[in-house]
Amino acid sequence: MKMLKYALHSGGMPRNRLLRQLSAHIFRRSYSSNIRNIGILAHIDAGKTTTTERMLFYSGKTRSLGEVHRGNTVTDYLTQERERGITICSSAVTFPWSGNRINLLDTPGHIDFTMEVEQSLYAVDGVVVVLDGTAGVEAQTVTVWTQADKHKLPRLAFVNKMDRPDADFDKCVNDLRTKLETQPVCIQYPSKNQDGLLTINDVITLEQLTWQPKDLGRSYSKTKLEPSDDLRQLQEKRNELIDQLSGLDDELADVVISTESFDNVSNALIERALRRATCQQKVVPVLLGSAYKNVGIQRLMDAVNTYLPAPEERNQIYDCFGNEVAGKVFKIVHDKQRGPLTLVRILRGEIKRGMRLICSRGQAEVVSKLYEPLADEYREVGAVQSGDVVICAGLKSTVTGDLLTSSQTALRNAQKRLKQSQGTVSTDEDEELDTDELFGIDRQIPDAVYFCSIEPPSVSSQTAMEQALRQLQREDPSLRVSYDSVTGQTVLGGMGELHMDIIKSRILSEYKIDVDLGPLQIAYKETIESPSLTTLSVEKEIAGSKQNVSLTLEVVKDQGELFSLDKSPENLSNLNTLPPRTLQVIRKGSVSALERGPRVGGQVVDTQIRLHNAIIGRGTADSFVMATAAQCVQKLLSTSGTRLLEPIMALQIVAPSERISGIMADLSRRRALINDVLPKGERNKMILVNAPLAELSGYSSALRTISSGTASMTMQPSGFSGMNAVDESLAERRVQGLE
Ligand SMILES: Nc1nc2c(ncn2[C@@H]2O[C@H](COP(=O)(O)OP(=O)(O)OP(=O)(O)O)[C@@H](O)[C@H]2O)c(=O)[nH]1
Repeated sequence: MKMLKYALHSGGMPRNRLLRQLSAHIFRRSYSSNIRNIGILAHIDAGKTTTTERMLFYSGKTRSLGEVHRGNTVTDYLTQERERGITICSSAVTFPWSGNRINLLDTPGHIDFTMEVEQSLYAVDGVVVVLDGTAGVEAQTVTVWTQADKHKLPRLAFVNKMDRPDADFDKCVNDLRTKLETQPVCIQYPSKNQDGLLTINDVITLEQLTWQPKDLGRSYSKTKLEPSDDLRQLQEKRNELIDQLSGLDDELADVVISTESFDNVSNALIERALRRATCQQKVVPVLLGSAYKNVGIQRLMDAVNTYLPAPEERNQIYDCFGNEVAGKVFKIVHDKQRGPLTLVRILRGEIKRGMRLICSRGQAEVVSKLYEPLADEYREVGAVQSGDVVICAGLKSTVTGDLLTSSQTALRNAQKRLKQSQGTVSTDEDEELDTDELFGIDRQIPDAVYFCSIEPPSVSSQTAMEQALRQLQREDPSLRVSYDSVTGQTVLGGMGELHMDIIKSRILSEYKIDVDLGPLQIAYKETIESPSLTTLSVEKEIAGSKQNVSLTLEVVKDQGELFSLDKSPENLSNLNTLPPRTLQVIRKGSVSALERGPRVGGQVVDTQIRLHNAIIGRGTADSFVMATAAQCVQKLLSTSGTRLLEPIMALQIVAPSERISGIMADLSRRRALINDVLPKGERNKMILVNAPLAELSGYSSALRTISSGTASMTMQPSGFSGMNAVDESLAERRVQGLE
């Protein structure tokens, strides 16, 4: 530090470079209490990316303002995102603000990418929810809000697009109260200056804040309001705010009671009380502005510092790791020069370059390099401490959602300590299950609900395509890749049309392979109706050697193991003679046949294969045994027949009470099962309903029409369910392309 100071006067190094080094030096030494890890969440197009772009600009991290419509934003850095103007991957950016370091994750707003949002929420301590001031709380706002609830994350709400004449701040605040059942606390109100431009009235300081359009909103002025109606109204709002908070905060309540007035409450005291109430998720401070017109962003960043928690105030569960490393992998990205990069939130300990880490599934990995996150720019660092977010290079088998630890022993010890601290005694097996859940390592990857075939442009690019798909799968565990041995095609499974389309475009832009996708189809599953047993004997001569297999297999309804042995007395002696390796081969062959059911090629589920008897001739090749086992199961399935299971979506629809009957009538035409209709706030009702995915194509626009835009909806996969014979044959015709 001393040396840098001296050099500033020495004239030896360009002054700008020196200043940059100096600030980087101070910046790097930030402590956990000076860090804010936040997620930015919203419905599609509410303005997350534009808001993030402004934050980077005002913090000095970027020198020019990126715009979504010009395709030059920092966080939407993938070519795909730039072309389509939407955020696909949640990318991390880090910037300094008023002595703190903010690590911000920009997340995708589209429903197909819910899984990505879910993963990034493990990495943050607080959330900024951006609302479109002209639309209020929208469908995906409800979804992300529910996800943030699940992770118990403190929140700020930012009402964006307040420059637009149709923006309605009060409606947005009301939506927060009624649609999200939260307690909003408005710390700002919109107003206009004499030129008709958006300004902000600050409820706590009673100032009017005015941004200067000339310097791209870099500076803003604060003016104390003159005695006027505006001031009186603002003072009333300040009193209401104190009143609201004093019901939640003892320190504030004591001051109000002892002085018998709201006037003696200092701004600092209000801020402290609001911070506590926000961190305990009792209230949500509401701010406003216009990211596009550069109004209000600095105050939003101030609010992140003031009201959202530092890392050390959260995740106490990880204290059981002591000084050992615990890090949550929340994203993997592929960089052409650096290969796969793993984004990790360090929960405990310190990650250093060259360090050996163990991922949740037991593999050891070495961190070859560490980078500070700034979307697609990388700045190398040597070590990063608990509370921060870092990009690791060199991790080869880690996947999104893994927990990285210093060693297996460290993880086991932490699990034991956690158990002890919770005062529970249990068997080892239980112990692992429970703590896995607490550490968030029991990832629930949603089943694919759509699938389509994927073909490389030529046979020679098949391997490259498979490699690209493997990499994309590590980044996005909700992408399923399988091989269909009947059609010889590679099959992609995923969450929706956009999901598949993005994969195709990424393979083209990042791996330069122009793949073809087949038509998108619903991912039906199949299941058997009743048990059935058969014996298949096959004899063949291959290259002069006699191959001879006879297998007796049974399929039974079972949701547990895929394969079992029939240990009844008449079969036991035969099964005991089979070497473990042969059993493995039979298991592999027969289980592989469950991948593709006879009816529509869907995965066969809730079905167990039971081996009764096996006679294998001397010299018979493993591959022959495997093929016979698969053939035997196929024969069983096609003779006994299967029933179809279709993907079901769980919907939550919130609408004004008078719209409910129209919505329900439409739902009943969609084979929906209404689970409940609950009151929601004073005027609204919430319908909880399960409906087949096949009936929901274009549903969000249909709902908009039926409710004249007053309803909001969330939708997520909710398992599979049986169908009646008529719907089954309709589904079969659809799969065959006849409907
Ligand atoms: N009038 C107005 N337009 C805005 C404002 N903020 C963003 N927009 C515009 O709204 C559109 C969507 O903005 P984005 O920042 O891409 O929204 P997003 O939430 O990141 O969208 P996704 O990444 O697709 O989820 C763009 O055309 C922006 O220019 C604002 O404050 N006022």
